[in-house]
Amino acid sequence: MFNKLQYISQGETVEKQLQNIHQALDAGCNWIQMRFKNQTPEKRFVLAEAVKTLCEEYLANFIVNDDVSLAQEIAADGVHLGLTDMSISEARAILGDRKIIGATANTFEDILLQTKNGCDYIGLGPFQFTETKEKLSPILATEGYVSILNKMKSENITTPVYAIGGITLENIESLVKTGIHGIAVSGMITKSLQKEQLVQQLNDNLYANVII
Ligand SMILES: Cc1ncc(COP(=O)(O)OP(=O)(O)O)c(N)n1
Ligand SMILES: Cc1nc(C(=O)O)sc1CCOP(=O)(O)O
Ligand SMILES: [Mg+2]
Repeated sequence: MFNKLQYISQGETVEKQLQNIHQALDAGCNWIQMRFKNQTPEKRFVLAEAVKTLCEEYLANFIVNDDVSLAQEIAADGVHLGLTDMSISEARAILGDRKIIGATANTFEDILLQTKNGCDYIGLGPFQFTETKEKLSPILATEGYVSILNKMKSENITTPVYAIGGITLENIESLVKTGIHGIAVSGMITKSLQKEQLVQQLNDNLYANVII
């Protein structure tokens, strides 16, 4: 079963990214998506290699945002692809069945397409406005998640869904009730001054009703 909390990295330099990722791992995150936009391939490679080593040390999953070649080159655990990135089927043909391939969705129709093409999880968003990503799709709010998750249930689509976009601690309870599997967050963890406490609180909320 996939973890319920994903940290999506932030930082304008390799050093800042590494610092943020290291702090997230120290705080207890064990799923890292390296999101390092508008950088040279060399810098992305240097960062990816360092993140791979760190994630191995912390036994964390390491997912590369956008870049299937980089994910393959450094043998990451997987890749996350949006609606305008490489198609899920193409990525699957390159990476094979043992790698994790995540896909973005904003509507139920996106979910139908991405699951048909064989993604392993869905990042469904945005939940609300966020400054972390430009050109956001329409905001879903809690009602959007209720409607889409209900349609998934009626069509027996069981692919895990992660809510994403502007999520704060206060939103978790209502989001969990919609039937999401987990959340993917960036700013909330990057900006926190008490990351360990925050990650503990997030996991307490996300796993509140899970029977082990
Ligand atoms: C878990 C998760 N969900 C959605 C996204 C967004 O991916 P994408 O639409 O490709 O946008 P960028 O992140 O590439 O700007 C994500 N990264 N992770
Ligand atoms: C990377 C990303 N994708 C989104 C989508 O809606 O597809 S929202 C988003 C940003 C997530 O960061 P934060 O937790 O800081 O809002
Ligand atoms: Mg993308």
